[in-house]
Amino acid sequence: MTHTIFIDGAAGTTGLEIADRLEGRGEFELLRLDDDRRKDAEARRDALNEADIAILCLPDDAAREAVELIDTASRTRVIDASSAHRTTEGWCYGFPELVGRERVADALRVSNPGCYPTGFLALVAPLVRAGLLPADWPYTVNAVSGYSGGGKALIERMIDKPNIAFRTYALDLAHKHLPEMQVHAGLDHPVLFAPSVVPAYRGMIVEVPLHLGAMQNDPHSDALRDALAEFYTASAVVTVHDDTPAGELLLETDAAPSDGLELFVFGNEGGWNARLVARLDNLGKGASGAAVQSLNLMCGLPEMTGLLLQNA
Ligand SMILES: NC(=O)C1=CN([C@@H]2O[C@H](COP(=O)(O)OP(=O)(O)OC[C@H]3O[C@@H](n4cnc5c(N)ncnc54)[C@H](OP(=O)(O)O)[C@@H]3O)[C@@H](O)[C@H]2O)C=CC1
Ligand SMILES: CC(=O)N[C@@H](CCC(=O)OP(=O)(O)O)C(=O)O
Repeated sequence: MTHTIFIDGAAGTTGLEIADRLEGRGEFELLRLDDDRRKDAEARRDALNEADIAILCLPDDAAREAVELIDTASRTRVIDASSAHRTTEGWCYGFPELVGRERVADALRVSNPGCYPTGFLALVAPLVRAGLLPADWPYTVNAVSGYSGGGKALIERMIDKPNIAFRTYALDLAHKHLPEMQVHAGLDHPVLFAPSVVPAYRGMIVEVPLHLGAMQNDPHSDALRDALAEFYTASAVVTVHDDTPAGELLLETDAAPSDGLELFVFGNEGGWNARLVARLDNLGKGASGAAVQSLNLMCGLPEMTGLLLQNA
């Protein structure tokens, strides 16, 4: 069976990577719009309604508009890579490891997780669920991203200004990922989020530093690592490292695209201070890889097909 796919926003950073991952897969037929029609609402409406699955790789407003262009009677299912529907009722959060594969497989509307939330939630959500971390803790998230995370506009800016060595932002402390992180981790409060950009095209590190000794249940860092390893034991996408890299963790500017997600728990000698760290590709499990994983599930195909994983 062939599934008809329309990528709305196919000329953008995320859309192009999804198309690359679908290239040569006989299970899919891609509907394409010529460059002069790709923003034409009527052409998009036709493609959106003709597709079995529409993948939205658009700014939030355009993603909302795309959903409105789909007729209510249409059988088109949607994967939205934008942040427009990540906490919207009726939408499935497309993080199969956290919400369950069956829910994604059966969903009509899937919202792809944000890149930073993917790292944060992978680390914190299972531990809060297990009662090892408190839901009412004031969590802080420090993160650094490659500049492709900001799409075409930031890519252009970072290439035009090669003197930018580090860019911190979201200084109003109101980043659009806050609701998503809070809701899907089941937290009582929004996190304090400090994102930044470095002059690498892709890749990111998301870190949650924790004073474990100040928590009422006083969890040991080893217990957190063990719980994460157990939680992701069956996952081909998520790796929980039990070895500590020699004193440092790197993002490399020439790292190959990857749809994997690596998790680390670093603890001090007494285990009462910890740094939970996720390393991922913002365009892999942070965007395009996650969309393809959900697409596979929604089409009843093996979940890992077409993903950029060493063993896939
Ligand atoms: N980059 C990343 O790492 C991640 C991105 N995302 C999300 O994915 C979505 C896409 O991001 P990204 O690919 O980076 O962004 P880009 O800016 O690279 O691409 C967006 C594309 O959408 C097109 N577009 C804009 N408005 C319309 C419209 N009304 N109709 C049709 N096409 C339109 C743009 O056209 P034009 O080429 O003319 O500008 C562009 O090609 C965003 O919501 C982003 O937040 C999520 C996770 C990670
Ligand atoms: C470096 C950079 O600018 N990153 C983007 C997030 C990229 C991403 O995750 O996209 P969504 O917002 O759709 O989730 C930002 O901080 O807004």
